[in-house]
Amino acid sequence: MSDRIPLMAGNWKMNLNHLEAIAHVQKLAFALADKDYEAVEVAVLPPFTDLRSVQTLVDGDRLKIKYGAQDVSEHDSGAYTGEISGAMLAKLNCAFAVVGHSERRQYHDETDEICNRKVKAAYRYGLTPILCVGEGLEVRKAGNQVAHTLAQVDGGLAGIPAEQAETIVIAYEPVWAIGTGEVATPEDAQEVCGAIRARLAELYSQELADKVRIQYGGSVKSGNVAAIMAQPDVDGALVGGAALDAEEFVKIVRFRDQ
Ligand SMILES: O=C[C@H](O)COP(=O)(O)O
Repeated sequence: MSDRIPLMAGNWKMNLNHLEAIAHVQKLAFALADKDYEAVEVAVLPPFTDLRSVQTLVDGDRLKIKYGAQDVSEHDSGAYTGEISGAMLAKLNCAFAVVGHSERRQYHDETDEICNRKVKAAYRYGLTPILCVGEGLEVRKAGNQVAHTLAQVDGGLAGIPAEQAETIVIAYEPVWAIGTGEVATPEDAQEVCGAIRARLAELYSQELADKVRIQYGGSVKSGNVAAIMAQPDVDGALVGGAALDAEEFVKIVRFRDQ
């Protein structure tokens, strides 16, 4: 049994405005107010415009729910219209910054080099990166999912020292399973998550690899989360669509009851 605390993170993507965010987080807080969920870390990843509202709620009610951003600029400040810096996110007490989500890689041409600079930017400001990796359908059909995903891990972690890397969260999200209802089998998820952990051991040490949390993402729901979480190298889920429904997300957080 690993002593890694599972991390269940809801990536809202471009959904829920700041008023909807408040109602949503209040529902989560109410449903998770007992002690049972303390063995699971719960995070929400709202749009930037919601973060201040979420912070106010979490601080005011002393909620245990963590929150973070869906992206972070590789730059510290300056003439980068539309970008949000790590310093700004840190000021809002964000715990996490997602880096390299497949939608950023696909629609914003984010390369492994850019992701690497964003991972470094997150660490400069004390944010924990959630580095997203995973293969598309063609790569999967060709059977190259492990090599493809490990190359993204190598690229994202280039030059990151062990004392930072040991805190990273890596989210394995096969692109063909995102928002499609097509969930990877637990064995598919384990194959790649296990390979990621083995690569971390090669890059750093087994001790470090054993500390890092590796999430699975891609059509996670209350009905499939328990089987995925039963895999030895899966330490949580990065949840998209199902995280927009507070009741469903709570069931995912309580995966041990499913
Ligand atoms: O970040 C979350 C993933 O992209 C998964 O999204 P999904 O649960 O809607 O498939």
